[in-house]
Amino acid sequence: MWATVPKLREANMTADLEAPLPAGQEDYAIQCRDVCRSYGKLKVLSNLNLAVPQGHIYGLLGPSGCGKTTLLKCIVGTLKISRGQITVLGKPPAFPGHDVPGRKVGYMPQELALYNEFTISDTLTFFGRIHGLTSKETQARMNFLIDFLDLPQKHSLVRNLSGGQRRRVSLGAALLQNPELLILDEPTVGVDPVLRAKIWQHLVEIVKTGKVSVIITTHYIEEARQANVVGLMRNGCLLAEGPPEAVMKQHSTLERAFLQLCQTSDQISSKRGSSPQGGPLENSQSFESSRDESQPILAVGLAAKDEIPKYTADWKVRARHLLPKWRNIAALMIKTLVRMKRMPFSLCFQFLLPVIQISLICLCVGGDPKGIHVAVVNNETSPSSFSQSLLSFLDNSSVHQVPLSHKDAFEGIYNGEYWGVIGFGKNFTSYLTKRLLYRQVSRDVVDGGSVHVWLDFTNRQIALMLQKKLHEAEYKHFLVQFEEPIYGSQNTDFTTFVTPGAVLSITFYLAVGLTALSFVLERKEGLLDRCWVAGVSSLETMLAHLFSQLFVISVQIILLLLFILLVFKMPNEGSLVLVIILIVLQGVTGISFGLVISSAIDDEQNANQAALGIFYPNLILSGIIWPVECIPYPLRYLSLALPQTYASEALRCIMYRGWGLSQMMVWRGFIVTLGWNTFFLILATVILKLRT
Ligand SMILES: Nc1ncnc2c1ncn2[C@@H]1O[C@H](COP(=O)(O)OP(=O)(O)OP(=O)(O)O)[C@@H](O)[C@H]1O
Repeated sequence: MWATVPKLREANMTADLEAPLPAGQEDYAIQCRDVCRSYGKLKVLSNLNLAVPQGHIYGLLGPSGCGKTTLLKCIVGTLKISRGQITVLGKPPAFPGHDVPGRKVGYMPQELALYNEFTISDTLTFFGRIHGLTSKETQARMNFLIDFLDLPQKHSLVRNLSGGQRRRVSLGAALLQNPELLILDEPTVGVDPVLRAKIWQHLVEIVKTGKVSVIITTHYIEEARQANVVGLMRNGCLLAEGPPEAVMKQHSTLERAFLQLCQTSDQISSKRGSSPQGGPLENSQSFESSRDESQPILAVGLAAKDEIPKYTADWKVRARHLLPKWRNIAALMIKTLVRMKRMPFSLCFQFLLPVIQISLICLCVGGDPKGIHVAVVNNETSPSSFSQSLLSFLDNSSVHQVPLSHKDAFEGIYNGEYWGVIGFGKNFTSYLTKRLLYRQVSRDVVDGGSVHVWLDFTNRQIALMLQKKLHEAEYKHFLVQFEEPIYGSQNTDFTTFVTPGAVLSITFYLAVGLTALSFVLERKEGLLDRCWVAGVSSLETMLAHLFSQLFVISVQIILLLLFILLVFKMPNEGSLVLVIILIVLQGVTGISFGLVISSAIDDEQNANQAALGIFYPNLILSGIIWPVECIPYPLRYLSLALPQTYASEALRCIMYRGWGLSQMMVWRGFIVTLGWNTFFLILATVILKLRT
């Protein structure tokens, strides 16, 4: 059997060239030379050679998992090859100045790769914009495709379509711009036989001009008879390549031919595996043992083995290639806005969430505790006594005084009914007067002329508040006069300290939340790759996300400021413009950080974990809820380097001290924010570029 293979190849090469096959380099739409690609240790493509002649349909057939999709992804350039060379329409994919990826190629990935919130019309309009079609051209193509692919009304939402209908929309998007090269990964799965025949008929029609080439994978082997060339693939190698009639020559169907070739390939492998080096088998089976794996067992006329030249581009073309196209950015931004419009509840939630968060912080964090029950044991009875006068200065809204006997007061505090006991001896007024009049008094006089306070310190904030209120009453009573503070007000509570940092933190984290999943989901659904093949660069994707999320955070920031300044009456002594700029910059930093997560992580769960995982450490270390001065060294250095530490301080300085950019504590916050911003954006673009 084995000895017949070369004969078979020879015979076929000479006799079976029914389809005229090209010979020159430029006559191939796609050429793959010794292409290798692995996923980790799994070698998926090994020394694969394949040539798609210009103006032909190439049917790529093979069992599930043999590497067809991987090969197509390498051809469109979304996967990098580990070794070998690929040219598509004359140049390597993604070569500077080349239109692949771009308008010249129509790619239908195996995943549906459609935006569920889009209508059919939105989908085609979006890809039309990216390809630079006028709205008239898009409309004309849309009408044709809807009719040709038997699609429902163009205003039907993709998420409401059946699986087969979605697949046809996806095919429509690939056909939209009349590309020179169509790369279709299983376009006919789930499509009824009548429409399947229609699609093939259309492909046959468009290649007749000689200007369009198609490479198509399918599981329906027999439908590939309509292709001009078929390639039978197995385990990352091409078993046969040639016109279907030639491949079928010895077998009645393509399926049988394929089965036979698989058996032949298996026998070669097993013989090679069992034959020891230099053994008798090796000598008797010299052809099979030395068979070049990169060559198909059966190759009929497609010996495009000529070397692929090295390509170069001058720096101007390279520079132009790197510059973002506003057309693509606009298309992506419109896409995001349309998606937002289709999810109004989600959008409202995004707008209201920061307001809800800051309102809760202003209402519940940092204020003085109210209505704290304190037992008062006053052994003085005279209404004109100092003890009565001092108690009258105590802030009644915070401290609720309960007059009790000594025994009941201590029973109450031990039972948790009171937060403190305030006690006055029966000679408090006279002893206190003595203390004020005489320099030297006995210990008993000092003791009897003092207010005795026992506190429950299990809640430090309440205990500190009670201490503070008692001191205030004491100061008011005993001549100490606190003048208006230099900065801030005497009634400044902890909320005032927390709010600026909280505003920055909320803006930052909501922006992270908005963007952390954006690429993850789009990558998973194949949308990122699809847009990339349509000609959208990583930088454009990044900028479009940034700009459209800027719209969302702008609304969030306006609402936040309205609430903190007008509803919660936080003071702002400085420039409102500086306040807004700093908050917006923090939002942009959040978006950029979200983009880093999104481009580096493939899976929603991990992306969520990364976003949530840094939330608390960053909040705690940034001096937002507690002063940075409490953080021990060397952790303090880390704290100072974080994006919100200096920024929160700067915002407090602007709002409460009325400082401007000339003060170091203010400009430092801006510089750190801008630095993180730039770093995250560059990092995200680089990661995204490396991964697509
Ligand atoms: N991202 C990935 N990471 C690791 N392995 C992968 C990845 N994608 C594909 N593979 C593996 O590579 C091999 C080839 O996959 P590929 O999708 O190219 O096959 P295929 O021929 O297109 O299969 P099908 O016809 O079922 O779509 C499979 O074993 C698959 O498990």
